[in-house]
Amino acid sequence: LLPILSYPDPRLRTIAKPVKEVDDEIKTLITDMIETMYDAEGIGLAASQVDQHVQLIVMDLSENKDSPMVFINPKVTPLVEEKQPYEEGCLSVPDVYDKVERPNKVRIEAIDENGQVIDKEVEGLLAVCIQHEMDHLNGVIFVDYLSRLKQTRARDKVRKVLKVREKQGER
Ligand SMILES: O=C(O)C[C@@H](Cc1ccccc1)[C@H](O)SCc1ccccc1
Ligand SMILES: [Zn+2]
Repeated sequence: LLPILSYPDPRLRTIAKPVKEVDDEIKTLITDMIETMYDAEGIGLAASQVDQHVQLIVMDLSENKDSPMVFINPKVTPLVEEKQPYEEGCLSVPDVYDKVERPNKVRIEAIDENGQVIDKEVEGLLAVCIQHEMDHLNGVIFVDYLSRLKQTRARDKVRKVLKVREKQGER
């Protein structure tokens, strides 16, 4: 399992670099990120969150948690002007949930773990999640869209959750 950075860790603000070659190191990182995502009960995870600053996202929106998706060097283009609110959470900001408005339909261009081109239009939760993960690769966290007051509350909440986890000796 890989340790997940917690807000407001400045490393989460690092801009991820493109992946040059899908070599064994990247393939190992992909496997480790998928395992870490499942363990943390997330439906998405960006490499930035595990302090690996490359343009790599893993996601799994399936019921049985058995169909992970891998996006390398992803590019996301909104397909609609109108934005919709969605109650977002983040593995790097545990126990904080709040509404964020995003375009509900986007085009994803990327390559997968086999170097195959991905070019598809998605909407709904998949569109929300890929935009949330893309933000991570650009050093943006969903709390950045909230008010200053909510950002302060989020910082306090994360501090408390991390203390409890330390006591439980979790992970
Ligand atoms: O990037 C992350 O931290 C994982 C995020 C992905 C996500 C954020 C907002 C909306 C959808 C997905 C979440 O922690 S995964 C937990 C979760 C699961 C179902 C719905 C919302 C959040
Ligand atoms: Zn997140």
